[in-house]
Amino acid sequence: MAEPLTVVITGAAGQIAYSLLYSIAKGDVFGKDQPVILHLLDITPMMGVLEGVIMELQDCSISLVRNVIATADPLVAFKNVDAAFMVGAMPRKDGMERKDLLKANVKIFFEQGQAMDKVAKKTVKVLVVGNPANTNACILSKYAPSIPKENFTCLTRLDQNRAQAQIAAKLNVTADKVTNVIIWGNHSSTQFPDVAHAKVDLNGKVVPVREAINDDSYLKNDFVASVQQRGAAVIKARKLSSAMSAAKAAADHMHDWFFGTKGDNWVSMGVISDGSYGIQEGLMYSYPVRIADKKWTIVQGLSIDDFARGKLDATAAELKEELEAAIAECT
Ligand SMILES: NC(=O)C1=CN([C@@H]2O[C@H](COP(=O)(O)OP(=O)(O)OC[C@H]3O[C@@H](n4cnc5c(N)ncnc54)[C@H](O)[C@@H]3O)[C@@H](O)[C@H]2O)C=CC1
Ligand SMILES: O=C([O-])CC(=O)C(=O)O
Repeated sequence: MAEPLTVVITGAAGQIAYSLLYSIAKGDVFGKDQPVILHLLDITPMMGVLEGVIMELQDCSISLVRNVIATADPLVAFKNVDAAFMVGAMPRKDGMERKDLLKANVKIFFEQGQAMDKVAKKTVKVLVVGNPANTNACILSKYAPSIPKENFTCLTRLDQNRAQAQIAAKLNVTADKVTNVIIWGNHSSTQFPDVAHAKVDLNGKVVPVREAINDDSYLKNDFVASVQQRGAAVIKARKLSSAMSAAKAAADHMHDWFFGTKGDNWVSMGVISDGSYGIQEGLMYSYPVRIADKKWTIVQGLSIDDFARGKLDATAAELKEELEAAIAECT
């Protein structure tokens, strides 16, 4: 059996971690033969709750989990980690936008970046989930300069999964039949869920989603709005933000980073912009990526029409503003 991977989950006593830990523990993320050592970080007042979560993990009786370290000290949590799920942050409430969390949450990533810089492996693969996820990931990377920028990503896979599921429901197929939906930009209500290059397998025949749906007005309006607003709709209904689906998406993201994408397929991830598609360099922007040998590359050469161009630029403009506000909080 392989050497254990050391994996940190921050916000480990919270609701996303409650689902995510089980997924990691049973091998959904790093493989069914891959043992893991779990580092669980939360704040001091949550250590009692975290103890209960660890009891439950133990009671799952899963042999892949070789050790669990619970701590409120980031220097202990990030020590020698191979992978980091950065979940620990305040969730939004009904009526808030995710960027309203910036003031409360960005300092967490400012401080944890510095700790990560000191003690994490330089090869660590980092996924930021805590909102506003793109901007928090940018700040984390900025304050962990000894770790390559390519190692920092943020979660937009939940938006991708939502978009895929909505298209699948409309076409009366299962979600796995829909591929290459793209989420561009910010994990916020300005994100652009784009099916211009998406495909669907209808009874063994692969056709463009646009052709199968045959309703551009729906794809440009109701579909886009409903993916953009799905997080808010869950909060309205559940009085808590998405957790099970967020954990599933975080698991999907890290799984694909470790195991790669298949064939022509791509997935969406928030990654550091290199200027692709005219987006300002240095923003943490969600792009379609292909992954091989544990490295992502932005899919190039996709056609962008005027409608899409406006959407790509609007979400970039929001990210630029968020980043400026976040940097001001960190000085
Ligand atoms: N990117 C995405 O797709 C999604 C992001 N989220 C975001 O994920 C975050 C976590 O959500 P939930 O688990 O539902 O929240 P939660 O409130 O249930 O759990 C958050 C946990 O983080 C802990 N925490 C707070 N400050 C910390 C710090 N400095 N270090 C370590 N832990 C700390 C809290 O004590 C709590 O246990 C929120 O910001 C939420 O908005 C949620 C869903 C989807
Ligand atoms: O909506 C929220 O605040 C939580 C989240 O990011 C999502 O569900 O996409």
